[in-house]
Amino acid sequence: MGNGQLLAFYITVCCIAFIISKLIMAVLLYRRWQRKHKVFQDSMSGGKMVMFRSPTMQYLTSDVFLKKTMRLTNKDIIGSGGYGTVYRLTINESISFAVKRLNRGSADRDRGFERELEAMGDIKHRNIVTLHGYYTAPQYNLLIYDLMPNGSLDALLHGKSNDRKSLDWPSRYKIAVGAARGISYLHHDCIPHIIHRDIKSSNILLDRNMEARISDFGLATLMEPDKTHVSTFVAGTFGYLAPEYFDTGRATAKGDVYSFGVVLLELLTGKRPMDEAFIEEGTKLVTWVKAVVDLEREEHAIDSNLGCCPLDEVKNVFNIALMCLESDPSKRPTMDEVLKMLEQIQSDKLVQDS
Ligand SMILES: Nc1ncnc2c1ncn2[C@@H]1O[C@H](COP(=O)(O)OP(=O)(O)OP(=O)(O)O)[C@@H](O)[C@H]1O
Repeated sequence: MGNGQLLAFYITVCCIAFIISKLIMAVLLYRRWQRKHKVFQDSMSGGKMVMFRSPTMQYLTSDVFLKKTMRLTNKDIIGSGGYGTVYRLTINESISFAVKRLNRGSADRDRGFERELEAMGDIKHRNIVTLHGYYTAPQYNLLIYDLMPNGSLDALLHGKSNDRKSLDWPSRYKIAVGAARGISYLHHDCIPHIIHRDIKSSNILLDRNMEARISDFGLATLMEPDKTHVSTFVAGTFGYLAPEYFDTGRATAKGDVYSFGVVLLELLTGKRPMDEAFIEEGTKLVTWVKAVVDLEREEHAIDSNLGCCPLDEVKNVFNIALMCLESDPSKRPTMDEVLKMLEQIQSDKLVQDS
């Protein structure tokens, strides 16, 4: 064999080895994906259901799940928001889910949409609502979440009288810390880092132990909100949006910190950020609280439903909220600094009590 032929032989062998190694990698990746997901293709509706494997889902088959999902009716509705309607899906006495039906169809959705959902399904944290799977069909999409039996913080603080619960100080403090931990996880521990873009009290849900769980993360980037959703500007909700957002339209982690500051004020004052009384007086919750704290009159701003509470702890939380609400984003703390400051309040208390 001449030198030229030998070279051609080696090149051919290398090319074949390269192609085979790529094929093996593709098969392994596909096997790994299959281990993580159960997929069910429904020929009737033309849709595809993907369920992420988890301890909760392991005893459920996707066809049973799909049948139950298809039978959801108006009486199963829990509520609705800018992205769609949320239903309660009861599998049996002990297992229920929240199914969010997204308003717009999937005709304009591609693999990018599914990849985003799969990334959302990988996020497991005790302060984040778990996404268990999704269903995508030409007419609509469904997202399957953990059902949060105690509803949203918004409903607990400001809802109709039967939804409202009087939350004492320890419960409010625990919700603040839990929500801060969830957001901090999205900002600092997820790779790539995630900006929520719509932190507000209705996106903080409460599990059976009244532990806060952040919901709707990723939705703002996943889809444009429904045009009929009056509270939404580009992404986010009036009353919670950081001032710089109106100039730049750019969502940032510091924008989430600002929105979290507004949630802290809701917990402290029991008032909505766009309370009608404020609008009548041409002010808003943030401006009003800043004025009250400047005058060192925090006790006048505290929610009257809070009852007896430790004033030093409450004042500390007011101060943390105001740091989050700095107009200059660079002066706001990061979310893990906010979490540390909130946790410090509890540590100081334990030291005092011992
Ligand atoms: N996983 C869940 N468990 C229990 N209730 C939920 C769950 N997800 C949403 N809900 C409830 O369903 C209702 C609608 O929620 P949704 O997230 O669609 O809208 P929203 O947060 O109120 O508004 P927006 O769409 O502007 O974020 C809310 O009352 C919320 O408390």
